[in-house]
Amino acid sequence: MSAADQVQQLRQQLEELNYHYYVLDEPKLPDSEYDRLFRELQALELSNPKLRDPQSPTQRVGGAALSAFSQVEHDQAMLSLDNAFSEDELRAFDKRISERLALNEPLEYCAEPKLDGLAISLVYENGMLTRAATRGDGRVGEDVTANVRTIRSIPLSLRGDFIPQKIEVRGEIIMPKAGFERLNQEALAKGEKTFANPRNAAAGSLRQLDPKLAAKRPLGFYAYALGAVSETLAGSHFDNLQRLKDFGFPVSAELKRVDGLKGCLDYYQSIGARRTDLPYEIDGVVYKVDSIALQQQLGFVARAPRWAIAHKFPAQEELTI
Ligand SMILES: Cc1c[n+]2nc(N)[nH]c2nc1OC(C)C
Repeated sequence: MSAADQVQQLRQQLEELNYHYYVLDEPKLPDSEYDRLFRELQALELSNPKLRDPQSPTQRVGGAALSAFSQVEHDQAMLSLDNAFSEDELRAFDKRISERLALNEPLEYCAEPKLDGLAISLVYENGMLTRAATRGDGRVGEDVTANVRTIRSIPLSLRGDFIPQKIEVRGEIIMPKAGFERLNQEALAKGEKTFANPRNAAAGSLRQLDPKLAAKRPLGFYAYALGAVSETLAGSHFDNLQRLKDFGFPVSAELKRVDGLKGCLDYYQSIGARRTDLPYEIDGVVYKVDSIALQQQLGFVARAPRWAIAHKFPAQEELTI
């Protein structure tokens, strides 16, 4: 087999291993085997420079440190979510939109945990990651592509054969609790500053101007919405997220279709009961009207969609380090 074929086969094998590890949560091989294949690909690319490719898994950690982040304008504004702090406020939300839609049966919602990280917009053109931007003020954010490329749970290129020409994916960059603890222990041991919580640690990691430093931080990602896309994928939010999963994006395993206000409240209780056992911090759950057609009928108010709401948990007592 030629070096070019070997390189191609190793790249596909590593991407498939990433997909099984981060998206299906079913590792196919032990990490040591992944690392061995990764080093084999690195060696082959070093001895065959003409085979170098920016899309290769070995090229995730880019070049030199930036002097500053450039600003980018989002194709679609990244809005925030309205909040409900009580069952009554949630009931009012459900009643308001059911009346607006003049429905006489319970609305179907898609529910998921609200991850406590930082929102990110990922743009893929011809299946390749071309830009990653923070939310910023909702209209203009910072270009953090070099740092985002170092996050192995974010695909450098989309999987599968039916790939839209252009697609924007939105989600949350998080630092899992275990990674956060480890990072703070290391900082303490080195007499460096510790982070107050995983959200700050994730934000601080993405603000590193040197991608080599960001690459050392234990960051994860979960997709939660489809942004601008060059073709319609599915008619429901739940099915859109399944398509994102097929493209290679991690989606929360807790994603669930629920029926009406009762379904939302049962979901809220069940996630609330397991909150401390989840591997990442959450500050509530999010319910979205599952039908895209109904979402479009409801539209947005000034700063947030009418068709979605975050149901927050009471703030956890501050962790003392
Ligand atoms: C701002 C936001 C934040 N979150 N978090 C989740 N889990 N879903 C979700 N959706 C959001 O906005 C959609 C309504 C697009």
